[in-house]
Amino acid sequence: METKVKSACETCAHFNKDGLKKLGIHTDDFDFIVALAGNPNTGKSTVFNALTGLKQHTGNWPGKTVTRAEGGFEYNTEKYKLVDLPGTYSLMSTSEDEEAARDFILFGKPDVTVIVADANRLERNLNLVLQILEITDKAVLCLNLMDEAKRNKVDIDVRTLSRDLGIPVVPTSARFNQGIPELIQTISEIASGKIVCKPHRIKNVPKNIEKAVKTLTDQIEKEFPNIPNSRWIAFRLLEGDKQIINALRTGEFL
Ligand SMILES: Nc1nc2c(ncn2[C@@H]2O[C@H](COP(=O)(O)OP(=O)(O)OP(=O)(O)O)[C@@H](O)[C@H]2O)c(=O)[nH]1
Ligand SMILES: [Mg+2]
Repeated sequence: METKVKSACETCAHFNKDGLKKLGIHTDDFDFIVALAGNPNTGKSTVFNALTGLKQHTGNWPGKTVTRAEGGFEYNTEKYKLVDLPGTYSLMSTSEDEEAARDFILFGKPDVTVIVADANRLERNLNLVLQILEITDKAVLCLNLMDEAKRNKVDIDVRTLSRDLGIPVVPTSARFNQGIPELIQTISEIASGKIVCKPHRIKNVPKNIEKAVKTLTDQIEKEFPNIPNSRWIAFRLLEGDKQIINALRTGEFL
């Protein structure tokens, strides 16, 4: 008799395989919004396709996803709307793509942000990871292209990385669907509040700046009680960020 060898995901203790339905373009009545962000060419659209069953354009050159794509999946009866953002190296809003990604993470108020990073270029990717963690505290790092990392003998201490960043880190090889069940489970646990992230934030801010930031933060929160990250916005106001000033004026944050 033939014995079927179970894949890692089938034996995974937490993932409920029968609880997953790929919803394609159907994103009506969603319970949670999930953003997919990351550097160009890290496999965001591959992750998007694995979760939604769609066929977003993927390929081996950067800048393929130019506008955001949306799709859905259902997991354990909750519906998730997934938004595939263009790849960017930073969120400084110096290009249209960066602005689109930043605006969505900030104004789209995703319940979970999945940051897809290339495990072979972790150091370079961390720049964007840390910028995203300044804006949102509900995030998971999807450490993708692990198959290539293994081939290149790149060894990453996932537990230490997760502890230092203050968010869950899930190693994946999205092209081969490896780690995707764990990623889905982690997304659902962040969305439901079962996992609480404590992301790494810039410390050692000079006293006088800290004081100004505190004053501004209090004022912002008084004016906009449900604002996503008042401290980050306070920093942008001190820098004179025109886009953020304008967003506060027009009430785009509400
Ligand atoms: N070996 C390997 N290749 C992968 C993996 N994930 C994605 N790829 C490949 O990497 C290339 C880029 O993937 P995409 O999903 O298009 O990347 P993206 O981040 O959406 O790219 P942009 O939209 O251009 O920013 C494609 O050729 C994928 O097939 C993986 O886990 N392992
Ligand atoms: Mg893409």
